[in-house]
Amino acid sequence: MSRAAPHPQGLAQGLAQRQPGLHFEALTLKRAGRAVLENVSFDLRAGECLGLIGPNGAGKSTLMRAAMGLLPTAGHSDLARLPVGARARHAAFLPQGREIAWPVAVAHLVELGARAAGRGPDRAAAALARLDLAALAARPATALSGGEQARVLLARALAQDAPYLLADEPIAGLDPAQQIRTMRLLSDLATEGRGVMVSIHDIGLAARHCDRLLVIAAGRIVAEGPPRAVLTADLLARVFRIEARISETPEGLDIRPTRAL
Ligand SMILES: Nc1ncnc2c1ncn2[C@@H]1O[C@H](COP(=O)(O)OP(=O)(O)OP(=O)(O)O)[C@@H](O)[C@H]1O
Repeated sequence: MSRAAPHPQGLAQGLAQRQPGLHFEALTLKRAGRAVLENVSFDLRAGECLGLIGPNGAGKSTLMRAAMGLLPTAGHSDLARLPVGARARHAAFLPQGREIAWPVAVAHLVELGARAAGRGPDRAAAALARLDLAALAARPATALSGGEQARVLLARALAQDAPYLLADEPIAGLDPAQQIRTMRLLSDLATEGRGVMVSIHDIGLAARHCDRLLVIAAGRIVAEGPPRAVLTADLLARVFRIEARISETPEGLDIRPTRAL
């Protein structure tokens, strides 16, 4: 997909060291005697926004944690083999859980992301500005709404200024405008050269903002490719158990679930 390629100041620094892609091979994990990931292989390329979609319990969060090296997993992950400090410089991770336990100022919380990756406070300031959070910077993070907290945690991940970002359901709990803004931001980060992997339940937004989709069901990758190739009526019925209206709009591919099967 071709896009304009602006390089905003601050966050664009550090891209000089970016890698061409990350490789994950045969990731396999059993939990409670049951395989929750089976032989999952994929690449996350620099410059792409890769959407991870699949029904509840399919293994999206498990796959992201396994890819980050946060779960003991058989197989190979380019990230898991890195020491923790180097991993934080290489890839940022936004977990699905959104709990903020300490009443620290938003600016301080976001700065912790920069520090974890050995970056300066300028990266935290750039991340706050990019997520339009400057007005909340002095507020205690625990005194924000759920949606505001979600954006703060995404800002903390961005402050790592890492060439790769793995974000687990970053738009959960956001209002429609913030969902669109967040997906556009992730897609812009890819345009700037980062590799972004995002798990998401809104198939329409995934179709419009992701370059490539990975579809997971029962711990296995069942489809992979550009949204138009992957999101067929057959796949939506087989994997998601839905009927959907699929149409081309000026904004791109539109997928509207109409009926649960
Ligand atoms: N600690 C655990 N012990 C045993 N099974 C687990 C554990 N955590 C998750 N699972 C199981 O692993 C499977 C994958 O879970 P995962 O959270 O990765 O799914 P998901 O695709 O992210 O789902 P959702 O869309 O609901 O967030 C599910 O069947 C879940 O019940």
